[in-house]
Amino acid sequence: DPYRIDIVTIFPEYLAPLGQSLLGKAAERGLVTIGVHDLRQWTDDVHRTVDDAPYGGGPGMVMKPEPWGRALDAVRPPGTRLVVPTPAGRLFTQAMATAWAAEPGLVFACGRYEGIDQRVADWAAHAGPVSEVSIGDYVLAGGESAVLVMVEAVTRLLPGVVGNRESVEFDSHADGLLEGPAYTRPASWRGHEVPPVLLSGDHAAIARWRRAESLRRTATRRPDLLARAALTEADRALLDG
Ligand SMILES: COc1ccc2nc(C(=O)O)sc2c1
Repeated sequence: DPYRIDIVTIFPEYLAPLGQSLLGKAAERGLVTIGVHDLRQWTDDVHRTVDDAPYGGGPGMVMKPEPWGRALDAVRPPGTRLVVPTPAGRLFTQAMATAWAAEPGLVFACGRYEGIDQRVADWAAHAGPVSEVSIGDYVLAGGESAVLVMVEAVTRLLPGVVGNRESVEFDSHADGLLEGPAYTRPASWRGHEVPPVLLSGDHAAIARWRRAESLRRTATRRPDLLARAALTEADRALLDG
């Protein structure tokens, strides 16, 4: 069965790009099916109201629980993970993308305003796992951009979506380290040369050089990742070298 993604949002047109390019081809090839749903379809008043003032006061508006309850009743297959993008969420990681790609599908609840009434995520936990996640330490205007990011991260891991499996296996973050620099022809460009080892044909030396570059780049740009990576003795020698 194709991997099933459903997204509920008040800006369905914002998620139109999901039908294009890599995702589009994957959808055409029946690897994934994506449904985008307008939350207002489940409102029950003439003004199609989705938000209201926050209990306890404070700025902005909060998304009402009732439309979300009806939308999820209609859209979420039992047991399917509900992903709620929120700046207050756990940080979305490649490990989550990998785990979620192994499940039958996902439902995304895109918040706007100051977020969704907390009882929606609390209630939704009775019908399957709920993941409140942020894509990074910045605050967006709503969850839609985060959904585009997470859908891309997950769908490219589905079997058959990315032709060259190797490129998925050797992604940055796949082994916990950042990928090193990549080069292609010409060997000399505007006074900048490709590192000679890459033209040497010495595959052991190339592998060592690439690992050293990956470790050095991770140590420089993302020391937090380096601290968590499983380094071999050879790695430590390369780092100290
Ligand atoms: C109200 O819905 C929102 C608002 C901001 C926001 N920022 C996110 C982030 O991952 O940075 S997810 C998210 C959802």
